[in-house]
Amino acid sequence: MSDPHLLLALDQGTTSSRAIVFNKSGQKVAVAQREFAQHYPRPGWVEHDAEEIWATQLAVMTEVLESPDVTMSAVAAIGITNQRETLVVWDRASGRPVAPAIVWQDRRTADDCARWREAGHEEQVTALTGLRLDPYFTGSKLAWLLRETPGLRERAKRGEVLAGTIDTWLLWKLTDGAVHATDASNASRTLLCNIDTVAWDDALLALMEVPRAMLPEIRDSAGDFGRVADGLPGAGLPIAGVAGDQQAALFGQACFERGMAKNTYGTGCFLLMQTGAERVASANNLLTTVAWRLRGRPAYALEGSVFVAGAAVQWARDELKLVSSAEELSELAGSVPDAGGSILVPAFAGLGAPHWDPYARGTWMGLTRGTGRAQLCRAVLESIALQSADLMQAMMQDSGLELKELRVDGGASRSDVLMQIQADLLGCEVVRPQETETTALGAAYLAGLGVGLWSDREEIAAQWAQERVFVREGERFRHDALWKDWQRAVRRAKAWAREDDA
Ligand SMILES: Nc1ncnc2c1ncn2[C@@H]1O[C@H](COP(=O)(O)OP(=O)(O)O)[C@@H](O)[C@H]1O
Ligand SMILES: O=P(O)(O)OC[C@H](O)CO
Repeated sequence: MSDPHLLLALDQGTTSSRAIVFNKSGQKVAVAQREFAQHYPRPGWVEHDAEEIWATQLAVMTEVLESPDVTMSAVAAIGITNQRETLVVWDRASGRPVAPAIVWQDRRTADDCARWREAGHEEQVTALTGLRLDPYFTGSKLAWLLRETPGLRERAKRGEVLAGTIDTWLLWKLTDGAVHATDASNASRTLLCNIDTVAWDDALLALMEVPRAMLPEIRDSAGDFGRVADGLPGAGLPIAGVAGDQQAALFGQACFERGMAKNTYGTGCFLLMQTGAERVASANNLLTTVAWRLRGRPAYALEGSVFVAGAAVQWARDELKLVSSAEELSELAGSVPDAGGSILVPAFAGLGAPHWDPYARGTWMGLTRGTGRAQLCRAVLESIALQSADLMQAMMQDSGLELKELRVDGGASRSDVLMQIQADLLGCEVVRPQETETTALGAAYLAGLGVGLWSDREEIAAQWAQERVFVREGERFRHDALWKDWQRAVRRAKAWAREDDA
């Protein structure tokens, strides 16, 4: 029998849990996916059932391990990648969550963040974390839960309840409580982690009133995360790689050189540029984040996060019933040269980078009697590309680097029309790789490095291959005019949820 040469990636996303088995050449051998419920108990709140996340993740893992193309003995290791920032708090003894998971999109802590800002904490928090005082990040969610749940803080101090992001929750369940850990990339999204030392920071814990005893140990992104517990599918397999999904995608896109960037078009859009061992403090409202930490050495990235991207396509399909599929939306959008002057700002969950306004709300400007379905569909795709263009502009200003190429991935990167709009706006090459499941691939690569299946990153970089390159078409001034109109529309969407009618 040959040596173990397969890697199992567990990709726990915002809307679905996936398991993908890759071979040593980075090709998919087996795939399984399950969607799970999204809960919106109040305006601006978004919750998941952590037990359902675990159940769906376990189900897809079981499914791929039972696939005819996979034998357990051929699997070398497991890599975990996950929706980031989402908070789970659970009881150590029973392993049951004490509350619904508070999802990264949840805005319930907007007022808490505003209060901290008004009390003058923003500058210190940004300096320590590379992030901002925004409800997006785990820390404010944990502070909220500790405050709102009677007795929880005391139990946390006694080590009876534990906290974690989704990677930590899955690790706990997979190892049956043997491992309470996270990796450096996930930790860097919590608002509790010092970005330079990559350790929990006392000043931040004090500000958010979070007991240290409930937090996981921070480990390298590739290495020992324990083994799958007896009685579970894959029992005994080593878990050897962990990274937040956007950092995993940066790794899966082989962005190993300083200045290389990728944009993932999923529910949201996440543009990350690798900046090497040095972290670049943003002057343009981007985030600094840990890309990964290998052998104790962190690599950093600049990140721009857009909260609603592919989700706008789903909204147009499911709520507006404009189309019956994302593919149809893309086709209709491609049937017209422009959106007829209409601009959608999909600020359904506020605006992320570089605008950072939790009180912004969606708006559709410039509608006329002549605006038809195709134009509306085009405006949906343009809104995704325009938000990404804002990020890209901020990133080039921050880094001082001129981007020649943007590597793309994620569900919506399958739309040729969207990719063309993106290339038109940016003027750089937009390059789609053959393998667009780069998040899962990145987790598999990290796990493979963790168990020594690949000796170095050069071997991995050699596997990356492009499928299609999009370059700017049409006159630049038209694209620039669209971008200018977008800025005007964004200004009008801002602060909507805070203003009264007077
Ligand atoms: N052909 C397409 N054109 C435009 N958007 C698409 C297309 N296919 C998928 N999408 C969008 O991509 C998103 C799914 O991408 P995925 O990477 O699976 O997201 P996530 O990991 O955030 O759940 C959905 O929001 C969907 O609307
Ligand atoms: O689940 P995704 O792919 O939408 O990614 C979510 C991000 O990690 C949130 O920061």
